[in-house]
Amino acid sequence: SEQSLVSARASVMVYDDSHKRWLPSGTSQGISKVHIYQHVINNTFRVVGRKLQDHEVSINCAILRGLKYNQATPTFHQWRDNRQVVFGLNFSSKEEADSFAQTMMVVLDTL
Ligand SMILES: CC[C@@H]1C=C[C@H]2CCN(C(=O)[C@@H]3CC[C@H]4C=C[C@]5(CCCN5C(=O)[C@H](Cc5ccccc5Cl)NC(C)=O)C(=O)N43)[C@@H]2C(=O)N1CC(=O)O
Repeated sequence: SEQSLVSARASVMVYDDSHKRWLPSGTSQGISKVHIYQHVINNTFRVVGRKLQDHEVSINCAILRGLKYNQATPTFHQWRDNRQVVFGLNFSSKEEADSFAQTMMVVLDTL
């Protein structure tokens, strides 16, 4: 019922507002495979990432209308979820960052 529109390798980070620093999402550091999934029935979208090493879910975040996707650097992109949690994706390559961002922008345009 869900199809992957794009996948990319990235270190998934969450911003710790109280200490003003980025933390790795989940229980350990490490690269995740991050997808944008489209739920074809109800036409919703979300970002899902799983650590390459142990498949722990590192991100599971709805993509909602009005999301501001910030490409802070060619390989570090970030956004706030609807509870104001700030996610950062530290991509393994510029190419993967570009293809992820391109799909994100198309998805945001359709919402
Ligand atoms: C993984 C290490 C990491 C790698 C890359 C660099 C890139 C820049 N960077 C940052 O954290 C930048 C520097 C200033 C700081 C201040 C605040 C932050 C943190 C919280 C959000 N934010 C916003 O600037 C938001 C973004 C946004 C705009 C528009 C829509 C949505 C959003 Cl989320 N601006 C608003 C106006 O909301 C922030 O990203 N910040 C990262 C960084 O230094 N490091 C190294 C380290 O930390 O050692």
